[in-house]
Amino acid sequence: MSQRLVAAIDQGTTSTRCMVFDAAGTVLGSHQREHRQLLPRPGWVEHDAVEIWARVQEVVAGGLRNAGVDAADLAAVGIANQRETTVVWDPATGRPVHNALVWQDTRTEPLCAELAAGPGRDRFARDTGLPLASYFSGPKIRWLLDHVPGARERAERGELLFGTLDTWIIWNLTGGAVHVTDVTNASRTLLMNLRTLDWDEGALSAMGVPRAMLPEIRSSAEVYGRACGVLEGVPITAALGDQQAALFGQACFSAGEAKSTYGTGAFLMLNTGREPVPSAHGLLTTVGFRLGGEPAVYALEGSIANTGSLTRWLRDGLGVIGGAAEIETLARSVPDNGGLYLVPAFSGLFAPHWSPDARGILAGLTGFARHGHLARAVLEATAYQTREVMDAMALDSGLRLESLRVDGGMTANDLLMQMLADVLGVRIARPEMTETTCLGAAYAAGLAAGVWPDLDALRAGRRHGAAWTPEPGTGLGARQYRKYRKAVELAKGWLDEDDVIEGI
Ligand SMILES: Nc1ncnc2c1ncn2[C@@H]1O[C@H](COP(=O)(O)OP(=O)(O)O)[C@@H](O)[C@H]1O
Ligand SMILES: O=P(O)(O)OC[C@H](O)CO
Repeated sequence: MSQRLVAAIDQGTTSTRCMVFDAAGTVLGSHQREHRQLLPRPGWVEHDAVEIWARVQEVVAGGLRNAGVDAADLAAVGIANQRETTVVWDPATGRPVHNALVWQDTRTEPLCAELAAGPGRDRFARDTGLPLASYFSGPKIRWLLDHVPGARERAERGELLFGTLDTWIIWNLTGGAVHVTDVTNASRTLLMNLRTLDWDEGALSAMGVPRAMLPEIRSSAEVYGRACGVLEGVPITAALGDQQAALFGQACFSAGEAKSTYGTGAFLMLNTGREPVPSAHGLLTTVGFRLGGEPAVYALEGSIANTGSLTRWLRDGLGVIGGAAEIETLARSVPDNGGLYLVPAFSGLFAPHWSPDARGILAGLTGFARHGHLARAVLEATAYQTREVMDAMALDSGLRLESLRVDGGMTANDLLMQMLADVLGVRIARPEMTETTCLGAAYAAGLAAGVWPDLDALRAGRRHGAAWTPEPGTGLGARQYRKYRKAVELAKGWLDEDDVIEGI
């Protein structure tokens, strides 16, 4: 076997997968494993980083086995990862000092509110492109330093390291030799300056995070080091936050190209080119990718916290469905939502509202409501939330999208695809290969390793799958969107101050 194969590891919120690609972008083999969601209190979400590292090794071994190849056949490996989720560990033992705090975790809301009331409040939006919200890594690091005994002193002495999942995986893959992050992951910490692409001293001191524990920020596609163990000798040549990896995998290389990924949450991202575009309408300014020494490419993002997680909630929380695919059958068992509107503010509302004090609401309940209506309300909530961020994007960028490229686990749902077309009023395009997160990590890794010569070669390899266009008269029009927006207003401000302190 020639060394033209590339492996990608996608470490997501609910599962980790590995895929092996050939130079035509065809998947030769893959493997996937879920990990535990630890929910110690309402609003708190944790992962065991040691368990995740074990899953990474298992899926890599399984992916290679299913592809019928060895590590020696790989030209490179690339990593895509759930962003913001925060690990702090002791490099002497390789053990985390606490479970990882997951991006959905809301425990740092009081801290964010305190910082937002302080003198440095505007610096974060101006310098990092992000609102002060519990979503991002900075407040999570601060929480760990404040709550794990002795952690702050040890971090200041450089005896503890911080990383998002890219950093944790690269550190482990290299046997503890390499402590780096990529610029897309660093852009989600509230600690990186968007223009210098380095840690921002002002943000660090306002957040109370010592620089000694932070990884070096590198580009998204370059050689970080060589792996040992399960990927013995393979160069690690890409790391991207999973949403940026999907942007790359959808070949949104030029300004004006956009994608929306539907997994646990949904993330609409628009490539805005070589200048960061500040948002006045509740979006994030973030780094899309940076290839080696080339200038960074920026993006505007609308992050939605809960979409696919609602399907999971119907399955695991309520027992309404037995498997994710059943939500479509259940939703199709009724002609419409029966007047039900679900605002899934399980972690407050992210873009474009950034309302930490909102909580979920099921509005319009009558005795007529059945499980089928709930299934529809869940799917429609994904479409309405996308509409909110798409409208904000048009205001911020002056650009009206005519077509949206979609991907992620939830796009297997054809009914949802039609709902998106109807609610957004645009063409929805699903590629043949919907695992674009893995594909993007593989593209970036393969570019750095010379498997593909340039972006044009990647663009030419894109394979179209299916498309949906708006169908008038489906009952998903202006009136339904207005009702959803009305329900959003009811969900806001639900938490009282003492609830926030209790972390509910
Ligand atoms: N047919 C479906 N309809 C609706 N939701 C689905 C469907 N299939 C999977 N999902 C949801 O999509 C998510 C899985 O997508 P994935 O892209 O693997 O997510 P992540 O990367 O966030 O772990 C799960 O939350 C699951 O509940
Ligand atoms: O792992 P996913 O696909 O749920 O994506 C999570 C995002 O990166 C959070 O910002």
